Amino acid sequence: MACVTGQHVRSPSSPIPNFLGLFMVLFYKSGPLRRTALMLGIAVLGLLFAGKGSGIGLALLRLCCGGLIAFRCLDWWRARQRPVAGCAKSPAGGHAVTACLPALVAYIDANQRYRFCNDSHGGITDVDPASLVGKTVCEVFGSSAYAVLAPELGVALQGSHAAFERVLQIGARRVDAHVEFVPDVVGGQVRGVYAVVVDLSARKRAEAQLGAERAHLRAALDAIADAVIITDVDGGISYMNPAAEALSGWAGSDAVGLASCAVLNVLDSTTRLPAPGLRGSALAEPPVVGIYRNAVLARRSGECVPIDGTAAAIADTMGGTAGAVVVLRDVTEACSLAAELTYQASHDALTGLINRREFELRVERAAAGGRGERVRHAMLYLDLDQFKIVNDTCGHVAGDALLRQLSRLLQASLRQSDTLGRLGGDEFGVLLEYCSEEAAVHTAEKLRRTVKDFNFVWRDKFFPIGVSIGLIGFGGDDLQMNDLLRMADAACYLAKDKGRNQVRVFKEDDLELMQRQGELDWASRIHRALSDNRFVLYVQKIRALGSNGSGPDHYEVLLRMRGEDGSVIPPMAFLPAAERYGLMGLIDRWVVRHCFLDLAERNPPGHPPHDLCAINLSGASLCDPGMLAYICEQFELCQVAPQAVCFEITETAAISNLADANELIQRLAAMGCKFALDDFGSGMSSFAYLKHLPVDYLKIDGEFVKDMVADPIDRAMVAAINQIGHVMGIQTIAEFVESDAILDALGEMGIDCAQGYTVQVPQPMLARRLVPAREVVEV
Ligand SMILES: Nc1nc2c(ncn2[C@@H]2O[C@H](COP(=O)(O)OP(=O)(O)OP(=O)(O)O)[C@@H](O)[C@H]2O)c(=O)[nH]1
Repeated sequence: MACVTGQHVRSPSSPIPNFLGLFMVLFYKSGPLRRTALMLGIAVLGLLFAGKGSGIGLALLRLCCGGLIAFRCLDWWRARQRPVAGCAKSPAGGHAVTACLPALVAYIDANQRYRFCNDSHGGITDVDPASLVGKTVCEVFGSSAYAVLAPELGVALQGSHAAFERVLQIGARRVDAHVEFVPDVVGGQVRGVYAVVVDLSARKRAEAQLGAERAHLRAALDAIADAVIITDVDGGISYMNPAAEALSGWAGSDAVGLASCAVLNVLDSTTRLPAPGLRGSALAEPPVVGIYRNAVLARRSGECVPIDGTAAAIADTMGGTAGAVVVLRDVTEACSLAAELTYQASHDALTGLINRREFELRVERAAAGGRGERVRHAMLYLDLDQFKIVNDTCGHVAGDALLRQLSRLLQASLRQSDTLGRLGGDEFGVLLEYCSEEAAVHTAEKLRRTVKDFNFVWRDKFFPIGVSIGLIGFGGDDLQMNDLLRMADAACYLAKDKGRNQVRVFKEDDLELMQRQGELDWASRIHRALSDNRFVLYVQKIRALGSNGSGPDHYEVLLRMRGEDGSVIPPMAFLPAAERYGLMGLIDRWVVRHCFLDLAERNPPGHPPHDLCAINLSGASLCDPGMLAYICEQFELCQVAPQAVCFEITETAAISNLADANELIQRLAAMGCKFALDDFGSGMSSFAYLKHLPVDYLKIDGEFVKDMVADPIDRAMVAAINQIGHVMGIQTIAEFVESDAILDALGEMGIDCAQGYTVQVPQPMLARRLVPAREVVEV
């Protein structure tokens, strides 16, 4: 650029001084081949003339030598000057150097006129570069941009280098420009200015966008609830958001520049040792990736805050590490919530004692711990006596108050190491670890007395309270928690059964306990049989005697259970347990549903039924408020005529639940169902009750029937029941008819129907259908 004076670059002048030089230059330009040929020609001529002694020959030889020397010099000089000269000589070559530059490169003379401008002119002006030379800066850039450039241009024309960034308004465009004016000083005179203008608009836009993104990021980091700390590659804090300041207690301005380990004092919440991953200068040792759980942050004040957190390395563009970002969260609330939930999951809300789940866990732990050793533990199962009375007389609030007060009393009577839990309702459990059976009996007696001596007063009422306690000692054996609870419960049940307010110790050989255990087993077997659909129905014909033989096919449905091994289990094996554990409602529903399905198959709707199916209903079902609705629903679903069904209820059940029984009988009888009073004569046998029970059949208890041929008293009983039934318009059915002699005697007596082995041995109900157990489980 030093020789730029206008549009073109000037060549320096040739050093060859004389005409011979000019002559040589002409040959020089003719090319190396011709040059060599000419020189050879001159040399040959020179030699020829010299041979003849002519002075021309010598001159020619001298010319040849001088030419060769001159050509060598020219070659050397041209080789040195070629790039500059090549560029300078051609206008296209001169522009080529700067043509592609993404900038305006120009020479401006002292009059502020353009003498040169590169072809691209960086896209900065709208003027064609070809027409630009000779124009003034103001003409090229316009007055607005010129007003910005003029002062700096003036400075440059004064001989000072001017470099600046400005926004230039060029036509309709705003150009962010970096401008440099370099004065061209020759001999102390400023001849012009070399100008470079670079359009920074795209870069500025990118910077602005980056700046905006940074601002957003900063705003997000500022607003975020988590503490964010950024460190440099050496582990020094370079940024903390406000949450980090609040969490750590450090002001960002104090912390920035400090080592991260000096500010982020993260400790293991249990050991209070530096948390793994943040120990020492870990953040300065990339790659750092860590998750912090169960940790606390020691704040600047020394106070510890439970935290969760992560740390991760920040990668730089070269694949190295630029620093680390640590995100911490204050989990104080979550920790206390978790502690609260853990407490709630293991404690009873009413009394504050541990709940059944937690109690069972502790028993399990004690049982497992002592296995194979000689240590002994004991467990007590406490059930308050007649607690219901408090609820029924004073309401549940009073009952709750009693449970709370008693819990405190019981707790106060136990050792620190003993565990008292509320197992549910009015039942409590006590685990006495490392306690012999004798000592446990002593403790149980103490608890019993404590409860007995407790006077619960609610408003003006006083309630004496008692407790029945079952006790089992364990340890060193293979008993599981479930076995222990079941055994202690069985012992407690017997304590209640034997008069309440007493302690009963579980003994393996206790017959009464074994019976209770058996019932418990049956209860779970019944549940399983119901869900596996393992109940089966048998039928036994009830034959009409005398002239009553043309009625419907009358039969009683009998229930059996099929064992897991396929054996048929008689009802007396499982019905007592079913009654005791409140399972009769479920069983009765199962029977009703299956009988109705069978009846529906055998008796097409729209025809008079040719069956009269007798179904037993338990005492529990008589007072079950949902039973009537269930039966009605099944009539509807199975499309069975109510006239095809006779419900049998035992005399004892009916009389014990007279009002409920009456209600059920009235409602179903109104639909067309028939009713039979079963086992009549075995229970209360008050004929007076019959007036209140509008039944269709009296079933004379088999105990009188089976011996009536031999026993005149039994015969008289059967006759009396038959007579009174007939007086009241009720048909009679004799059960247990096991011989033809009995059958004949019944016929003579005028009994209406007979049922027993002589008439028919019970047989499986034909064409019975199974329905999924879940359809009958709702009570
Ligand atoms: N107030 C109150 N009553 C409860 C609570 N949980 C269960 N119950 C009642 O406690 C009673 C426990 O029943 P039972 O143990 O059969 O009644 P009981 O009168 O103690 O009879 P026995 O144990 O045979 O002496 C039931 O009436 C339940 O409704 C409770 O949290 N608060």
